[in-house]
Amino acid sequence: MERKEFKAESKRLLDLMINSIYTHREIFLRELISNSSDAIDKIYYKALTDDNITFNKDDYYVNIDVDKDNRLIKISDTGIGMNKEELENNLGVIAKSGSLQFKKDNEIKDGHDIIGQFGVGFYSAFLVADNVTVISKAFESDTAYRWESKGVEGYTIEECSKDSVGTEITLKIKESTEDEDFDKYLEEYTIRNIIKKYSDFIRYPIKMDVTTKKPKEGTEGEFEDVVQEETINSMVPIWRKNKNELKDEDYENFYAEKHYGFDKPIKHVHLSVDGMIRYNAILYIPEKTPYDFYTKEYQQGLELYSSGVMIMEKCSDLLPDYFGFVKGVVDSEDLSLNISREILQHDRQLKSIAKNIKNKIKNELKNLLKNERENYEKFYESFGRHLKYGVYSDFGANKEVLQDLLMFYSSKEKKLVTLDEYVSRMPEDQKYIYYAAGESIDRIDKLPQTDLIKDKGYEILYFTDDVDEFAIRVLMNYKEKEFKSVSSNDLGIEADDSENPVDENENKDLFTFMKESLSDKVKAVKASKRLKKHPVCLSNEGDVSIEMEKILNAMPESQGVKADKVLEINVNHDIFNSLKDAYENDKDKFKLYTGLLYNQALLIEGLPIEDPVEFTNNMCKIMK
Ligand SMILES: Nc1ncnc2c1ncn2[C@@H]1O[C@H](COP(=O)(O)OP(=O)(O)OP(=O)(O)O)[C@@H](O)[C@H]1O
Repeated sequence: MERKEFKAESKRLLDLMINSIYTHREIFLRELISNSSDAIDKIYYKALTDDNITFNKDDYYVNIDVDKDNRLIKISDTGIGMNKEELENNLGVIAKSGSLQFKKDNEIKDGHDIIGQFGVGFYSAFLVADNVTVISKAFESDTAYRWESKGVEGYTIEECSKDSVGTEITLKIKESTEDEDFDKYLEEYTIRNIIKKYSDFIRYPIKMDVTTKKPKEGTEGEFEDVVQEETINSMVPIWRKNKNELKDEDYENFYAEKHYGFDKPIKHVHLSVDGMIRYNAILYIPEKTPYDFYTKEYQQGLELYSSGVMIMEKCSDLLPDYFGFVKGVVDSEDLSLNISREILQHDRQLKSIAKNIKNKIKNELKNLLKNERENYEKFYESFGRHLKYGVYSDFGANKEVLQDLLMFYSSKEKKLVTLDEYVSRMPEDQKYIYYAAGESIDRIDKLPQTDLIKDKGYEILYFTDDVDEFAIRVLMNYKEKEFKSVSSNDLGIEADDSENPVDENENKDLFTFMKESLSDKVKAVKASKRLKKHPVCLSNEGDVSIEMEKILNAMPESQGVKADKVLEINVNHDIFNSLKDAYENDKDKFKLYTGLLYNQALLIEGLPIEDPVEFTNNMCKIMK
């Protein structure tokens, strides 16, 4: 028996390999199964050009045997096998890929199904094994060879016997240590799961003996273990199947199988792109918000496959954050993988796929909005808030993509409407898109600030999500129409006050006195042009609205931001006569009234009253 040492570089590399390239030990099986699949593919490619070879699909498969008692896992295939030279070159020289060479030698340009390219995957066997034996008989060869290695020390090669062409790799699994559990790799269940996770779409059957409990014949209530060979992998991924052959149900089953969510997806998109970068994808728009969606734990991303082998469970770079709710898979043959297949080398291809996916999702949502309104509203109920965050984040960089997907409740339509619908029915004399922010639709409905706008017959959009007003500030305008809060000081409306004209210069002293008695609680007190039925309301000057003040102050590290509030008084309301009377005859009463009106305005806005006890005492004073 010849004993050979790994070449010096190989020794270092092997050490590196075992200890640092891969982060998950379980990928050893992915690598060895991928090698077997490549070996079968090579026969397949040979058969394509050589009429003497017939490729009978049933004869080609991978077999996994687990021998728990002897701590052995055997991966055998009926692939092309290796002769002595190939065993030496491919397994004795690290970073030499026979598969890459095969592609070159055979000028296989579209041989993307061949997975191997770096010449290192095989050595990942040493992540879990302390001894690896390879028995191989090459295609068209009479002799078989056994290659054996315990790791860095080197390997031995000797002739042996093997009946059929192909390769058998036997791993002697390491003993478990305090820190690491290796025993689990001897569990049928673990092995099956690893195969499903990484190698489900390998094109050839991966067979394995599976133990199931079955009722024992001739007994009642007794069960026995029955061992049966099963094909573990699904082989043809759904995304490679013809769309016309698939029903909605198939897509829904895949969604459930992959545990993308407990809901039924609202929409799926099946893409087969054959451009500069080829890829297949299935994307899902879920119906319900995952329970952890708005938490740090939620990980967005699509499952990424390369030639049917799973590379990444959640590739976040494939989705923009604002479409982070989308689930699904992408499979591309054109990705530049890095050596561990855990990360990608160049992100150029990935970026191009991501851009394409972003546009597809956007168009799909637009179509949903246009053609399946009810479904879109269901989707919007779950993820509308997320889209609005998308508008707000990154300084509005994505507002163009998202603005047409937004919806808000309309005062007129009493349902969700889009900005486009709002703008298209704006009367000619209406300058702004009006909105009112508040806790709920009911509360906003009753806001006195909306009186004038409603009187004019203008529509108001109701903002009930925290993020709404912030997003709109970033959006600034839609189709050249600016957004305007109903609480804003200047509504851009000429009030029709012909019946009860409001002269802003009248009662100036009274308002100045009111302002002084409220000191810095308000910026100004003035006669209102917007109030119709209510005696009082707050409006605001400047950039921070009252609603924003509420939201910002509810945040954990609030800086005590304040809106510049203006107390507006309805001079045509009966109350104003009492106010005037008190101003002329009883200044203490006037101050009492001022305080009450201010607190009423706070209550209407849903703002806290600074001193509720004083407020109720003052009410009692008046009732006396
Ligand atoms: N089961 C097998 N049957 C036939 N040849 C094999 C088998 N396993 C490995 N080989 C040969 O050994 C070479 C090295 O395998 P290894 O897994 O280290 O690298 P690779 O598959 O070429 O590339 P990668 O590191 O990208 O997986 C392969 O290219 C192939 O030529």
